[in-house]
Amino acid sequence: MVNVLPFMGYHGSAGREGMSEMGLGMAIAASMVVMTMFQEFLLKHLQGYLQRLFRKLFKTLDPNVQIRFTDDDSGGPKNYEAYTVVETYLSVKCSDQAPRLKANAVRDVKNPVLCIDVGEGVADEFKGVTVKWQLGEDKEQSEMFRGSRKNRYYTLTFPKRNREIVVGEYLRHVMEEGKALIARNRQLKLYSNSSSEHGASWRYIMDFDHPAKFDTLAMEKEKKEEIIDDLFRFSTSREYYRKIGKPWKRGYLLYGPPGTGKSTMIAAMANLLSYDVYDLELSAVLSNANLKRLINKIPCNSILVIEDIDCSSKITKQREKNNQGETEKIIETVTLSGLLNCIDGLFSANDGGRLMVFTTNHVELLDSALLRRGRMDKHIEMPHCGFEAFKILAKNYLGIEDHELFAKIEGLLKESFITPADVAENLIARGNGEDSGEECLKKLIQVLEKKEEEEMGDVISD
Ligand SMILES: Nc1ncnc2c1ncn2[C@@H]1O[C@H](COP(=O)(O)OP(=O)(O)OP(=O)(O)O)[C@@H](O)[C@H]1O
Ligand SMILES: [Mg+2]
Repeated sequence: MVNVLPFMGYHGSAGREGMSEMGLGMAIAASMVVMTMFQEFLLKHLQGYLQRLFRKLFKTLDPNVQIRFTDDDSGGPKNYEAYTVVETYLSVKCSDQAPRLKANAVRDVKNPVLCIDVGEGVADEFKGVTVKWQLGEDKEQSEMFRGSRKNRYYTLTFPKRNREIVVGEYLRHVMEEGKALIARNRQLKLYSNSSSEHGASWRYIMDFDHPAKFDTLAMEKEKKEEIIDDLFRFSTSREYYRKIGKPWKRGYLLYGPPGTGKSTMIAAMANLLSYDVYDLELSAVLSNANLKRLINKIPCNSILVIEDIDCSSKITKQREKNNQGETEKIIETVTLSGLLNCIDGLFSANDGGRLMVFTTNHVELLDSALLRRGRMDKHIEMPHCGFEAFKILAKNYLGIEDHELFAKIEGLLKESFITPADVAENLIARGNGEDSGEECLKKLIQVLEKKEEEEMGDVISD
């Protein structure tokens, strides 16, 4: 204490002054910090406020509206779906506009879809309104996804005054066109129940790449056009079926001798409509319950195929036997009534069409209940090869559209029965470079003459 006081006394007045200076300094420093903080706070908030104000102002002044379609599926699969549909729709528009194009693979679509590059745009016109699409990419990406592809989005820009038509009609048009393009370009698939346990479920068999087309199908032109028309009308009749309150389905019966093109026609139908094929092996199905389950599992935009229905004795005429008083055998098997009931109560969802195609070599053996309209809307006879059908085959296989031997072949085809398969077989075996087209035709004439003789012989011996 003794030492301390003089020390304090010695520094007494100067210390007080120093302290007040220090206090002042501290106060100034503190107020400066507060001021800076306040400034920063003010600036930040003012800046934010001003930004918002400007954005608002700009928005009201901006004559355009923008809509964004992003491929970020974290917002749900629908987002991604809409993005894909837009991309597919734009692929047609951009192919002749954009300087740089990229090919994108889209799930379940056979060919890659062309699209513009990031930062580029493409214009579109609809009912006099011009809109602009631009492909953008997110700048930032979360840590978790760093390294992976950044999210992309298409921005649609259009004048505010056209809001109603663009948001309504135009976007509906984009979605419909894009979906139709995806459907047309789909990789078709073939399913069957034959390899599943008790034939009770559908199994993917393979991608359906059958080359058959209506163009190359040998049959009369008028008949072919009628079928194509019918199929197109059916596949675009969503509203009609909705209006009449009926399931969107149509049944075809193809009948004719083996080798007349029934299976080929089914493949041509699938390719025309871009429908998947569900090949039902009836003999593998062990119960009506299983049959019902199978039929109810067939998705929209598919063809249910039941080939050779006459070969299943369970189906043929069974109902007629019952009507005549015979008791139906309770066996674990599929009955005709089971099949008919299934088909009648079938396919409640109407978001796509379902075609059913039955084939038979013996239409005369089929129960009339199965044949009646509504169950089989269209009966198509696949006949022996006529002259018109032959001309299509000659063009397909030999590249010959007219020839002096055609007249002779026309006469012979009237006299003898030969299937398109047999004609094709004769043309393909020799049309592969070994023989000239004319030689092929001559050999076909020989085959036809031989057939004619045989058929004459059969008639005489009968
Ligand atoms: N109308 C046709 N047009 C073009 N090619 C045909 C036609 N008919 C038959 N063919 C040819 O013959 C082959 C056999 O035809 P397809 O299998 O379609 O006959 P099918 O009527 O289904 O016979 P099956 O009754 O035996 O099942 C086909 O691969 C095809 O090359
Ligand atoms: Mg067949």
